Amino acid sequence: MTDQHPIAVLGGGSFGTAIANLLAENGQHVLHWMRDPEQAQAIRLTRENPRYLKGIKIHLGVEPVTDLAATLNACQLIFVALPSSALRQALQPVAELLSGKQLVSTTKGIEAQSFLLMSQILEDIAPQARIGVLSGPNLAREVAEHALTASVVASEDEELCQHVQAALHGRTFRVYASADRFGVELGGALKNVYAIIAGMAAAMGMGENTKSMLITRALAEMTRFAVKLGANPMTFLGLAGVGDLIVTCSSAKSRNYQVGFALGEGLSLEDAVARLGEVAEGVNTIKVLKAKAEELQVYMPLVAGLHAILFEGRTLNQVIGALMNAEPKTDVDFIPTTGF
Ligand SMILES: NC(=O)C1=CN([C@@H]2O[C@H](COP(=O)(O)OP(=O)(O)OC[C@H]3O[C@@H](n4cnc5c(N)ncnc54)[C@H](O)[C@@H]3O)[C@@H](O)[C@H]2O)C=CC1
Ligand SMILES: O=C(CO)COP(=O)(O)O
Repeated sequence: MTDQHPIAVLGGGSFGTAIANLLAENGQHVLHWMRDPEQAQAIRLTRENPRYLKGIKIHLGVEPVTDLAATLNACQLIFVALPSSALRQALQPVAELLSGKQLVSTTKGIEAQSFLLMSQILEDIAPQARIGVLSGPNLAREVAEHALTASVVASEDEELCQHVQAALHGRTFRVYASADRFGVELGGALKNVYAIIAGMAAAMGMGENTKSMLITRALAEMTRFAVKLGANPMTFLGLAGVGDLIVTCSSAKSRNYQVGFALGEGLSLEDAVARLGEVAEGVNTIKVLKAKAEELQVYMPLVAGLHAILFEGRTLNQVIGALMNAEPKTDVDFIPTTGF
């Protein structure tokens, strides 16, 4: 069933475009808001977004728009696919228009200083809005190319979850619901850091054992941190936890992995980010995460190691040596106490 209102997607990058297309393919009228009028005009004329999703045809049901206030006024359901560095700054000025709307963040980042996740920023800006997140193993290009994909909508608001499921479910995209918004969102933000490490390991020609060790120890670290913040560890066994961790740590299509790969090839962080030319959220997340882990006294050796390489002048070999020679630890170090 299609919505009586258009659905808004904010953000003209690769994920915003992929989500807008999915919605339109399901018969929804989509107002795809982007800040750049030239980009909007180019999409209208060519039905492509060549900078971010070259070669993908954009459905006629996607209407590129640049008037943010008019877009918010026209829509009830709004997907936010802006970089974490831009979300507050873009939406604060129109906060009044968000009241009562269903706002779904797809942004996988953490705000510096406040350590707020993006849906918490939305809540902060618009306390009267209904808030959710969409997160999972969802590489934008694969979504746009109709690879069979699953995602998670998470919110305390069941009606919102059902609305998002109805709007996005299709032949190639399946949406699972969760009530654990915090856990789902935290998983999406944390895994970007480990994807950078996985990319570095790949560039150094490390083997499959190494990849598996990294992903598994990353999951242990993420979960330990999340539990300290009061999240449900079981959420990390789902699509938005281990699912997203696997895809981003395994795929050269991930921008965070690409940044890591470039670092492993010997590029500086600045050059690696410049070569990418797109958002790699893990670069900002590593800074805030390292500080928070220290503050909370959570043992996160992979995070500490990456931070040491990027910002403390350590070499990769020094960090690998320290990690492999660290004191002996147990394998699974948290025991869920519910659900069995
Ligand atoms: N690309 C992917 O595969 C996926 C991305 N995400 C998340 O989606 C979020 C957005 O990422 P992408 O679409 O991939 O980024 P992108 O790098 O493809 O594009 C970023 C877009 O944001 C726009 N932008 C930047 N600053 C802005 C501002 N101040 N106001 C308005 N627009 C602004 C840029 O013009 C560009 O259109 C990120 O947090 C990312 O983690 C989530 C799932 C998959
Ligand atoms: O979140 C993503 C896949 O789920 C996309 O990862 P990157 O931002 O690293 O491309």
